[in-house]
Amino acid sequence: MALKLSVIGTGYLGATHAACMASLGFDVIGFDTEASKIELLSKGKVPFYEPGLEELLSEQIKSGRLTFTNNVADLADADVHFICVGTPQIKNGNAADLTYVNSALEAIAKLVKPGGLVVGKSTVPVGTATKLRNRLLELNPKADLAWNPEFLREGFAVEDTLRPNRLVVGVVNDSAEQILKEVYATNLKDKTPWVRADLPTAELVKVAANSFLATKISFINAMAEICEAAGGDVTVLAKAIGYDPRIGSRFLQAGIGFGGGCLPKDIRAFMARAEELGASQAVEFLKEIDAINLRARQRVIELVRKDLSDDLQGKKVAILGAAFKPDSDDVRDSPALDIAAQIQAAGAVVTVHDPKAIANAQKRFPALNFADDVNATLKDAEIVLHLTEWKIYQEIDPVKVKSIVKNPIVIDGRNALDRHLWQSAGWKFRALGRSNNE
Ligand SMILES: NC(=O)c1ccc[n+]([C@@H]2O[C@H](COP(=O)([O-])OP(=O)(O)OC[C@H]3O[C@@H](n4cnc5c(N)ncnc54)[C@H](O)[C@@H]3O)[C@@H](O)[C@H]2O)c1
Ligand SMILES: O=c1ccn([C@@H]2O[C@H](COP(=O)(O)OP(=O)(O)O[C@H]3O[C@H](CO)[C@@H](O)[C@H](O)[C@H]3O)[C@@H](O)[C@H]2O)c(=O)[nH]1
Repeated sequence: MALKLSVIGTGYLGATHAACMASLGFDVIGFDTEASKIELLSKGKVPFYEPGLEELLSEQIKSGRLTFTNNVADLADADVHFICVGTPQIKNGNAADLTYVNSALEAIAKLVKPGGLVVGKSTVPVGTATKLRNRLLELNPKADLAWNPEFLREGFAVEDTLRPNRLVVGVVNDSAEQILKEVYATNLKDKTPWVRADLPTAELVKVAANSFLATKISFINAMAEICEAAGGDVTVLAKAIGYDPRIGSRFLQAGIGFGGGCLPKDIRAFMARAEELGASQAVEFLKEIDAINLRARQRVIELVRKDLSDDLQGKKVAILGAAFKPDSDDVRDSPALDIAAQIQAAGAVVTVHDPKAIANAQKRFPALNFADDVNATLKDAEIVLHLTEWKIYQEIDPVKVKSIVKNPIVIDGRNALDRHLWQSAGWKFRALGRSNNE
């Protein structure tokens, strides 16, 4: 008989995991403490935007394999419980807030069947899994706990969950690994690389991967700063170094940097944990990675001041993009929205457009103006900022929109627009890491 699975925490990670596991044939029950989320999910509606997820979710609900509940007792029937709750940055520091992971464990511990397995997927500081496992064994000696970090990217969450480029399982014994092999049998058949690790290594793999990705982005953004100072072009530089397979061309897109619910908080939590471990020097470089990343936002604001005036009071600024990346409605630590808010705080009249993230952005910054139409956003703008590289922005005809704005000046914060096209249409084209001369 196929294993029964539970998913605790049905946000970006958990809802995707639940729907994908059901599509592989498992009976899955999702649980969240937020009743409104469960209500939507039960109706086959995804409370956030993730391409392809709603279709998969409603299909799986119809199949009868996928259900949702806000009563934790309903999870008692499951053999494997995936913990997918949030681990955000604490309010007054860099560390991860483990409140949700701890309370998920407390809620589930006594419900786990003898021989049942709790599997952590949330991103946690190294040492968390061992602590949770000890606590679980204290409450329920016949249960076990493993850590199986998740590497999905928003915007590709379904594809990444169904076809991950590797599976990492942190386990203490063979039986836990065996259960996970049963869960991921389809991937193993497809020859997905399988890495068995101990608990601390599994936790570290996740933060090491995100630290490396963050470092790659900040590296190219540091090169962008040098290119600006020296009159070079970072897009050409990135292309050229990317041809070296040891470097690779992915994650070398220079611009306003990384945001989202993962990279920024994960590198900070890593620094905080390393300090607790007495190993802070080893990851001190991440402080610089964070600083380079945040500096990119300031560099855009400097470009705006250069073109408009130091005093931004009353200036009309149009912003294209609010999500932290395209194909997502996630505005957690979004560089685009941070820039919008800072420019508005400096006195400008800012109007923001985004195809999917306006509702979330409005909740976060209710004082910003939002428009759900690109032309309405651009109307009478004194400068246009392209800050999230949604495909629809690359399809804008710069000739057509030139007559809508007050000044045809565009700053491409993502190096994703066709500079030649915009310049030929008579726009002043600014970008990070490229020559900003006419
Ligand atoms: N979003 C991603 O792309 C992604 C990818 C890989 C790993 N992660 C990691 O996964 C974790 C979850 O991230 P997310 O983006 O899905 O967050 P999220 O905020 O979208 O979802 C977390 C969910 O957990 C729920 N929750 C909180 N406490 C709970 C409890 N005690 N019991 C049940 N539900 C509870 C919340 O209501 C929320 O719905 C984080 O550790 C994150 O770093 C996220
Ligand atoms: O060359 C690049 C690539 C990305 N970004 C930015 O970096 C951020 C993160 O992008 P991405 O990694 O694609 O998005 P996430 O969905 O946050 O995924 C990351 O964080 C997840 C949560 O930990 C991990 O599971 C993924 O493997 C990891 O890629 C976004 O703001 C992007 O705009 C750049 O600025 N330049």
